[in-house]
Amino acid sequence: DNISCYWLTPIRIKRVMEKQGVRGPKPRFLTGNILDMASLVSRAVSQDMKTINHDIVARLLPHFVAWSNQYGKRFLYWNGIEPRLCLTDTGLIMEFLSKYNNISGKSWQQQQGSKHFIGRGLLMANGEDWCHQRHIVAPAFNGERLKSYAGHMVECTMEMIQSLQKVLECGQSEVEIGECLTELTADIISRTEFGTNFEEGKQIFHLLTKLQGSVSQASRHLWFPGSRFFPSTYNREIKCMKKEVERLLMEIIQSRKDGVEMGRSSSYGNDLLGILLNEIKKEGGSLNLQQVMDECKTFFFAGHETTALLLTWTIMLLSSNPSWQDKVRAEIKEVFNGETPSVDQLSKLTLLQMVIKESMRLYPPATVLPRMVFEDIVLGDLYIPKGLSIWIPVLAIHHSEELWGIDANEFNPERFASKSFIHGRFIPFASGPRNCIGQKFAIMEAKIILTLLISRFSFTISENYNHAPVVVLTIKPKYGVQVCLNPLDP
Ligand code: HEM
Repeated sequence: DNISCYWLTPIRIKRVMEKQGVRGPKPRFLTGNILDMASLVSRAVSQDMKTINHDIVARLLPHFVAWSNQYGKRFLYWNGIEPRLCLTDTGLIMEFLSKYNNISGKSWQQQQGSKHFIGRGLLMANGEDWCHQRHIVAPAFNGERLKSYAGHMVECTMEMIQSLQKVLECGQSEVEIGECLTELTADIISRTEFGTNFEEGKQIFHLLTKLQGSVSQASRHLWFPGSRFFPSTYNREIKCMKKEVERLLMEIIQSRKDGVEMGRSSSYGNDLLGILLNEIKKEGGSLNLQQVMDECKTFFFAGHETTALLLTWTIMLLSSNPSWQDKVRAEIKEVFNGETPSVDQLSKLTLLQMVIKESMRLYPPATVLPRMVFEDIVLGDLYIPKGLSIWIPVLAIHHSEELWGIDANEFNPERFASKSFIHGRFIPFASGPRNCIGQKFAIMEAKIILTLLISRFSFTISENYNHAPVVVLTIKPKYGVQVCLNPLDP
């Protein structure tokens, strides 16, 4: 069966796609097009950008640009032994994401890459398993629950603002805001997930961030069959860190369980972990502790870096577009007039909402979406055999002149003012039943943090800022974002 997994099926898939006119770069044995991709990317990002401009598709997805120029908008390439069909047709993408969710999902390679990191939590689960988990987790991200997290968001942001004010008082005026925001969103998710256990949570997440680094180093070799069995230093280190993360998580979970079982408390708590434990109990299911731990890790991973990057790029954009910064500040003043932002009023911040959307359009934290198809399907005029992954280049769609007009690479939040809407051209949170479950959480968090920051400081981009976006899973500023802060009277 191994032979068919590594060779026969791919040949069949290639032939089936060629018959439909879908071509692509010639794959090499086992490595597919990975080496071509790596060399195109490393050449494209070898230099920083000379000015702050947002024309970044050729820099970040040079393989997409090269192959779509040569083979057309739909092309087939090989991520090692995994064949991927690039699709940019928004109609087909929306059909795929809305209809075929139960027979598509994360590929074996993706799951293997995150096995020691976030495991089979919601983000990496497939089929029934995914459906069950999504059902259990959903209540934690709805309506009133969501609002109850706002307090943590305000509290953590105020602490960060105080430490920024201290830095300014010491005479320093420039900060690397990306690092501050990453710490802030980690703090917020830690408090939301673990409530009173948040200090322990932070310790766990610190380890998990280190683990992510090692896993991403090791997974560079994952396309090579059998690599996961190599007893490399990485693999040893990874197993060791994973054990420690899970030991710490188990301590928190066990203390919650003990609390309920010994009658000290009537529920597992109101934080994300508590909601998860309560839902599982309500369902009458016995606790699968590995799943609970995987879910805790998944929320942290999926929820903190993405939001931090959204905020970092938004601050970069506002710092280099002072007129929009002033407009947003005036709107915030009008809505809140120096008061602590309340959740119900956030929807009145229409300019801020437009800016956030424009920031996610230009710098979507998740640049590409790969989804493997587990059964043969027909998508529009395409017959797609099982075992093929659909690869959606979100970044390229967000920058497409065809979809957005000739100013596609410009920062122009105004474009989100009108309700006119091309279905499927804006997909920072994916779409359909398997979209981002945390998107309302993320937007609420972003609005609260930006409201507090923008009303207390004015930002200008520092001359030390070097514009150099790079993709390491998500789009990051290579050297951070250096901004000069000026305190304002709130
Ligand atoms: C700006 C911030 C965020 C962005 C851009 C973002 C984007 C995405 C995208 C594109 C997906 C689909 C990934 C795929 O299927 O390949 C996703 C899934 C997910 N996100 Fe987010 N996300 C953000 C914030 C959050 C937050 C704050 C949380 C939780 C607190 C979260 C939790 C999740 C989870 C659990 C999934 C998996 C859902 C499923 O497969 O059913 N995300 N996110």
